[in-house]
Order: sequence, then structure tokens, then C-alpha cells
Amino acid sequence: MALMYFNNIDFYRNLLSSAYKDDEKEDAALAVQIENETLDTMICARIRPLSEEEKEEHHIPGILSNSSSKAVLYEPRQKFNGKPDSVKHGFSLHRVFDTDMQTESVYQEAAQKLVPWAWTGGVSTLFAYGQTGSGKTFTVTGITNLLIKDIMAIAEAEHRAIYVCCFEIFGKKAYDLLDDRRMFNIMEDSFGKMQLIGVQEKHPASEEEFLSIIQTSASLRTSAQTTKNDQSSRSHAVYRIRIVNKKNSEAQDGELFLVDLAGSEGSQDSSKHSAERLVETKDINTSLSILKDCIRNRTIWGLQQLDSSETAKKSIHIPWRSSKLTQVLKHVFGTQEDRVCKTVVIACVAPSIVDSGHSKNTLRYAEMLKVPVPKMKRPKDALVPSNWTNEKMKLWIRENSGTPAIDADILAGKLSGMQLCKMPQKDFISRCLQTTGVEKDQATAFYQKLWRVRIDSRQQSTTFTAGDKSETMQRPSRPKTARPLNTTPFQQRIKPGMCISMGKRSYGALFVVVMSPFGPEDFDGVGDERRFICAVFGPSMMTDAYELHIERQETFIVKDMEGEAFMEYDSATRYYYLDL
Ligand SMILES: Nc1ncnc2c1ncn2[C@@H]1O[C@H](COP(=O)(O)OP(=O)(O)OP(=O)(O)O)[C@@H](O)[C@H]1O
Repeated sequence: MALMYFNNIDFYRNLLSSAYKDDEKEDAALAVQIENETLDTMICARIRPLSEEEKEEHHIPGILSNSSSKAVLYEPRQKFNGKPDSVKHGFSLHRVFDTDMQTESVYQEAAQKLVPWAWTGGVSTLFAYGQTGSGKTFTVTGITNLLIKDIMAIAEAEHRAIYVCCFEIFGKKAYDLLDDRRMFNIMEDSFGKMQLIGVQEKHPASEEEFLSIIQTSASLRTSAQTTKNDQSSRSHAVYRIRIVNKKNSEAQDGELFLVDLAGSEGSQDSSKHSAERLVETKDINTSLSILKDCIRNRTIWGLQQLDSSETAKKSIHIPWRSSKLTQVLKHVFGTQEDRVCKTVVIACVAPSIVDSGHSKNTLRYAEMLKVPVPKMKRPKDALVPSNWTNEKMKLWIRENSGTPAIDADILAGKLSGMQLCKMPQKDFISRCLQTTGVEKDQATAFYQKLWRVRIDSRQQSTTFTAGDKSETMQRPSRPKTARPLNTTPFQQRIKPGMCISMGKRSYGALFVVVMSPFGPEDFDGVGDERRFICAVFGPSMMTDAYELHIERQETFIVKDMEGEAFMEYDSATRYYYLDL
């Protein structure tokens, strides 16, 4: 391709100069609005300017972008008769940043919006993807510096403590960039949280200290010679910024990940490398492909949650276990309802027509991440708190939070309806308690009220009948499932997962779920003296509905158990219903 271009420079110069004018006329005014409330993922591209070296070698730009969301790429080709030709490819993303866009603009339009989500306990992530030398490190470093400036400016005033760790993933191994590249392990704990065992976490007190930590880690990154870039990074670099709410010790920590992905080197480049480098390239490409599936499927899952029709919900597999990188980033692809996960991907491309093969692959990858928003059966916005603006949410808080009214400015601040709906319960309640005269009961009831409005908006087809003034609700009506008749006494069938009714025999626990036998002697046998470790169901705000407290585990003896209980889980309310 490069040879084709250099042998026919004038042909391609003429072609591109007229193409530029055409495209300008075509869609200069096109602008795509990112539905920030709808999509959890924003996919952008950034085209870097031609370097001095490329200019000296007479390269010309092969990618044009005259619209805020589209890029047109020209790929040199050869006709059958040997004459030069080109193929035009069009790409449509959420945002395309052209060569003249400064990092400040990229930050303001794409990355800055990640901060408020992480600030309130969510998980925000920025990925930079692209071939080696396309500007990933330049973009991530620039954005990280601006982000550090922003968060350190408000951290003290907003009672947040900031912690940072920097590491790189090289193949299947992880190295700590704040501890002289010491290797560390990544493990999943019994709560399903990924733990970075022994990784150094720094607590910068100032912007300067934070910037110097980032600089130290950047200099330690694994670099090896490639044909594209002398400092080409062959590892995925991850900066994790943890935001701790000092005022509310129960609030969930927010997490901000900045990921400078390894270069997506093509086979042409790798053919000039050693066998070891080829394996490395294969590993990188596999992990990037898994990452694509995780990001895409998480976005699809997010869209499904907004669709009120149950039929639209399909089971979505997010293959985060398949690579080291996605294992570390498990929370980024989390499907917990009460935790926001927002992601921005910036596909970096080199502008030169000589690189158009690589750039085409990068832009294709980015396009594959862009999930089209389907037409959804959605209730009217007036009924959906997650679609409300900040003003509407504040009005609703003032009118519905009881007496004294909860201060809407403290609770909602500048947050949108979606941000407030996804705020963790503890954080929500602690904000409510900042209004003078508001007690924990009122705050909790108000949190539940907001949840009920959310659930009602999603399940308009399901009959929820409001109860008395204490606002308990009836369980949603559901078809009865036929239960097989079992004549063996339940004491002889006890096994993990079985729900047990304790009747009045055990104070404090009406229903429990069996987790495991207490000791080895309790595994087999049928005796009434056997003991089992069980998790306890607690009451909920709805009649006949129970909340499972998996963290509250106690040992129960078989003779205290009354019988097997049948519980049905409702994913919308996240309660268990007693199936009588
Ligand atoms: N938007 C930009 N404006 C000006 N210079 C840029 C821009 N983007 C990248 N560069 C320059 O291009 C060169 C390569 O960029 P960078 O090192 O960020 O690439 P990379 O994609 O991270 O490569 P690798 O995968 O090898 O680490 C650097 O010299 C960088 O300063």
C-alpha cells in the first residue's frame, strides 16, 4: 500500500484534495447528540496530525472528517491494469475528533462527563485504542493530567480522599508501576470483587504529587522496539483512581479507570518481528477482541434495562473472565442495577494515507463497539425518574420527600434523574440526613419511594397496587409454577440452596437459605442434630416479600427447622416472594 502511494503521489494528492471539498459540502452540518442518559458507552475517534517526520516523507492525510461524527478513509489500491486506484470507506461513531482538536476539547467533550459518575460511587472508564504510534499515550496522558487537575481542585471541599494505583498488564501477567514493576496477582474474593493483591496504592495530597505519581509510572512502562514507534507500548497500562467519600463512610467508593491499551499491531508489522513478538501480538489481539465483546455486550445489557418490555430482555454473556485485562476491569462491565458504569472509548488513528489499512481496522473496531439504540417501548418521560432533568428531579424531591422537605439542592446537586436513581442507597440516605430535622426513617422511606416510582415506570404492565398510608405494596401477580410433590421428609433432602422456614422456632429468622453443612459430620446422614450455615431472609417494604441478607450467615440446627419453603425471585424489585 505504501509503495502504491509513493509511486503515485500526484494521483493521490489530486484525489484527496478534491475529496476533501466534496465531503465538506456533504455533511459539514451533521452533529450527533450523544444520549448520555441512554447509552452507557460513548465511542469516539481521534485523528492525530501528521508528524514532522511524515511530512518530510511527503505523506498526505488519508482520513477526512468534516462532520462531528463521521470519518471517510481513502485506501490506496491498484487496478488490474496496474494503475492507481482507491477505495473509500465511511465510518460513523458518536464523535470524531479531527486533527486540529486539542486534548482540552477531547477532554471536555468526552472524558470530563465521566467524573460525576465516579464521584457518586459509580465506575467510569476511558479506553484509548489504536495501532502503535497513533496517539493513545498522548491522549490518555493529556486527559489524565486534565482530569487530575479537575478532581484535585474539588476533592478537599467535597470531602473526598483520592487514591491511585498504576499497573500494566503484559500478556497474562500484571506489574505494579508504582513498585518498580513488581509482579502481583489478581484474584476474585468471596464477594466477587477483583482484588489486586499487594499493589501499591498512593494517596496524593496535591495536584503536583498526583502528576508526579503518574509520570513515575509512565516511565516504567514496558517498551520494546517495533517498526512503528520506538517507545511502543506492548502492554495495557491501567490507572485506577479510587474516590472515597470521607463524609459518609458507608458510601460506595467511586472508581475511575484510564486504560492505555497496547498497540493493535497488524500482521504486516509483526512479520518483521521475532517469534516471541508474534506470540505477544497474538495475545494482545485476543485480549482486545475479548474487550470488544465485553464493552459491546455491557452496552446492550444497559439498553435492555431501559426497555420496559420483558420480552426484549435476553440473557447477555459478558466474557470478562476470558482475559487478564477484562478480569481486572470486571466492575467496568458490572451489571449491578445500583452502580453506574460509564465508558468512553477513543479510537486513535494515524492520519497518513500510508497507514490507512491500520486506521481502517481501528475504525472498524470502534464501529463494532457502537451499539445502535433500538426503538424501545418506553413509558412517558413524565413517569420515568431516570429520564428527568436535574430541575424536574429537584421539584419532585421538594414535593414528595415529606416534612420537613429534604433539601433538593443537597440531595440532587447538579445530578440528573439517572445519576440520582443510580446513587448507592447509603450515599443517598447520608445526603438526605444533611437536611436539618430529617431522620433516618424518613430518608429511608424516601429512597424506597423513589425506587417504587422507578419500578412502576418500568413495569407499567405489572399490577402493583398501592397499599395503606404506610405505603406497603402487594406483590406483583405472577403465574403459579407447578411444584413437584416430594414425599421424602425435608430433613433428609437438605442441601445448599434450599430455602427453609424456621417458623417460630428460631428467634429473628423466619426464612433462611442453606449455604453449606457446618462441619464434615453434617454432610451425610439424616439426624436432627445436624447443623447448617444459612443466610437469613429479612423482611422488606412489601408484604410477602423478603430480602436475602447473604452477609448475615448463622448456624441452624435441623431440629429447629420447620419445613421447606419455596421462594421466588423477582429481578425487578430484587425481593424474594414466598410461593405459598
Ligand atoms: N493529537 C496529537 N497532536 C500532536 N502530536 C501527537 C498527537 N497524538 C500523538 N502525537 C504524537 O505522536 C507520537 C506517537 O504518539 P503516542 O506515543 O501517543 O502513540 P501510541 O499510540 O501511544 O503508541 P504506542 O502504542 O506505541 O504506545 C508521539 O510523538 C506523540 O507526541
